[in-house]
Amino acid sequence: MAVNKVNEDLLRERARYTFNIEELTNFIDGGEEGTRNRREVEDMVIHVKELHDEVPEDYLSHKERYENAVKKGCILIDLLKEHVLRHSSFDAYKPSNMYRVLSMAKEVSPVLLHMGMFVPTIFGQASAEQQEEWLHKALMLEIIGTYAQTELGHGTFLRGLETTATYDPSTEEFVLHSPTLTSYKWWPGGLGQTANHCIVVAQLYSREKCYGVHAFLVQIRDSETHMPLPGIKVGDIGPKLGFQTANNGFLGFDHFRIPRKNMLMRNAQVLKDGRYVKSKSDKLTYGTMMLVRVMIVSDAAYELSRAATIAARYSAVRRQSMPRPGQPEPQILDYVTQQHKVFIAIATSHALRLTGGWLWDAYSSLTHDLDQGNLDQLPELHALACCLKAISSRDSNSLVEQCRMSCGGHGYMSSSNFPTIYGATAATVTYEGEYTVMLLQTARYLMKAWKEALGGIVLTPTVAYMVTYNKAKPAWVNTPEAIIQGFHAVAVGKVKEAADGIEYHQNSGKDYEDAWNAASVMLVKASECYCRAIICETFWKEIQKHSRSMSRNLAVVLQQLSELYLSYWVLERSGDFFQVRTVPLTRTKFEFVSFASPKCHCQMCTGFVAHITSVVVLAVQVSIQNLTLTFCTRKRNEFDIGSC
Ligand SMILES: CC(C)(COP(=O)(O)OP(=O)(O)OC[C@H]1O[C@@H](n2cnc3c(N)ncnc32)[C@H](O)[C@@H]1OP(=O)(O)O)[C@@H](O)C(=O)NCCC(=O)NCCSC(=O)CCCCCCCCCCCCCCC(=O)O
Ligand SMILES: Cc1cc2nc3c(=O)[nH]c(=O)nc-3n(C[C@H](O)[C@H](O)[C@H](O)COP(=O)(O)OP(=O)(O)OC[C@H]3O[C@@H](n4cnc5c(N)ncnc54)[C@H](O)[C@@H]3O)c2cc1C
Repeated sequence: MAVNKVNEDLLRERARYTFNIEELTNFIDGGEEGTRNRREVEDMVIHVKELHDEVPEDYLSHKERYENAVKKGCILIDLLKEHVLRHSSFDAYKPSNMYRVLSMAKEVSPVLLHMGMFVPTIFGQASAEQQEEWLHKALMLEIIGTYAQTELGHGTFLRGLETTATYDPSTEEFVLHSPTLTSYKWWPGGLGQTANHCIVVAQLYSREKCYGVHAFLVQIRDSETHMPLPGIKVGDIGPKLGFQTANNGFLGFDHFRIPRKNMLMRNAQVLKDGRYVKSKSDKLTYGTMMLVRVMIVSDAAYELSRAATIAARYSAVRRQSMPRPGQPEPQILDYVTQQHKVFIAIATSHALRLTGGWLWDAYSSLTHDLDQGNLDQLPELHALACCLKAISSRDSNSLVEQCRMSCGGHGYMSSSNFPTIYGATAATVTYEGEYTVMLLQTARYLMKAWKEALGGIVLTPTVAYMVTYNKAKPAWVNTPEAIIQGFHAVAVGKVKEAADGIEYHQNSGKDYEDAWNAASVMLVKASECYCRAIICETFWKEIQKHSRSMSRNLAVVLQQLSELYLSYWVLERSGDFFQVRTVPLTRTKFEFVSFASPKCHCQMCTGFVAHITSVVVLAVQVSIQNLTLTFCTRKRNEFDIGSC
């Protein structure tokens, strides 16, 4: 049988790298132990022949695809359990580990929601006694759950959910009911045929009063027969753009009774006599969503890294056209347009992975604070989780599509894996908080921060620069930090523009809600710019931090990727950089003087070694009173290391 020979072009490209691949691998895995763990799990999985498809899944029926996905899910979970039981160090619920195992099967697993939301909800919202009863069963998959919140009529507006949970003190039970068709739960993954339990989010009623949405753990199928229990209507919602094996389903209740103890009572409680005990914040019920939004940033990075790898490899082996008559067809990697498509995908996968790690640390610190009863960081983390989930998933999905297009017709084949990756990333833009809605949530936070900044109040870390622009002028020099400060200036400009927009509409007679709606496009833009500034700054700072402990060759390449990312987004947002003209922020004025002459020697340019990129970075001269900050123009020359 012909041995698969590695393509010579690919071998040649791989022989040219200038840094230690294992060192980069460890960096991506979060250290040598992370790489060891990952490889051990991958080695466990890669040799299981049942995980490899004889027939392309697209040729299977929906039932066969589902059964195939269930089979693979069971195999992977058994391997995961075996690994967890063998290695206490392998934290199965650290997002990358749990998700990495499940995503080793090409299809989305029908137990994704069990691992991704059902278990985390028990961790985050069940009382100690309830964890005692349910957590181990869930971790060992003795019960299989999902997270049933979205209804036919409401996905975004949670306070509008219609499913009711009415407390009956005479029997110490909650009666779950779906009063309307629009109240039917719709979308929960695994609900179609897989889950026998779920977290149900419903309006809690006790003593004739509604206390808003709360979470309940509900068994919906018989543990022996797997048939729906009496009073339960459940099934599959049908074909979708992707996620065909996620087994998304619908669920309706007909006066279905559950014990009082099945209300998740870590935060709020209903006592036996029906008295309601309020939690520190009614938003703690939304806690699982914040966790998954934080995880999605890492997920976006992971899926994009897969697509970028496919596109980079294809660009090395595909030869096409003949710019010079009689010469061999060049690798498409040598076309600058191809580099412009693929290299930003590589840079963005690193930017989102490092930002996802930074956000995960912030979330871990918040959960520690919450355990101590300290909710101070909750508003900022909610705002961060919302905008970073929105922007990371949108960037990932659009760059996955860009990678697919960079592979021509072969990118359109199912065997390229782009369709599966695209279907998965397209879902993340909508689920766990729809893109626009999430950015508007962050905008709420930014409008408050802006008011405080104008009053000179010290702000939380990610918006502190808004006050800075009201106080001492930044000492700017020509460095990537200058671009980051430029993004801060753009964010401040957009936040101010949106705030002025609301004020303008109010002054013209609109009430706040209508003024907010009229200014909402600007509010979304302000959140996008605030978020872009965070990703740019975090990427750059994380690279600087890690560079100190890595070899110089690797540090140089990662620094160039972060500079590429900064430059790419200056170019993409050059209009915003121009638009930040005179912003009457007391003493500091931003004013674009003119296009700089194409000559400058800033560190940005001389630092660029074009073997990973040749990007035109617009010449923009920004003067902040006595400071002149110059961005640079790079000629579109391959391998030009000189100044521009
Ligand atoms: C937030 C809402 C849009 C609005 O909620 P409300 O109407 O209740 O609030 P208001 O807008 O009025 O605001 C009031 C107030 O509350 C604050 N607030 C709101 N939410 C929160 C929160 N979560 N935390 C803290 N504070 C909050 C808000 O800021 C206001 O404060 P101020 O008054 O001070 O301004 C809400 O309705 C909402 O959230 N809607 C969206 C609904 C949603 O997200 N649904 C999701 C359903 S579940 C789902 O979709 C599942 C999808 C599948 C998931 C798969 C999981 C797999 C995991 C994969 C991860 C893998 C990772 C590993 C990758 C790797 O590393 O390899
Ligand atoms: C693949 C997939 C898996 C899912 N899995 C689950 C699951 O397991 N469990 C679960 O509970 N849910 C799940 N969902 C549902 C998901 O959480 C919702 O679809 C999502 O929250 C969006 O809500 P919606 O569908 O009602 O859209 P809508 O909120 O109706 O959005 C439609 C449009 O209205 C706009 N809009 C809505 N509100 C506002 C506003 N206030 N201001 C401005 N514009 C607004 C939105 O921007 C959007 O453009 C899943 C969805 C998908 C696609």
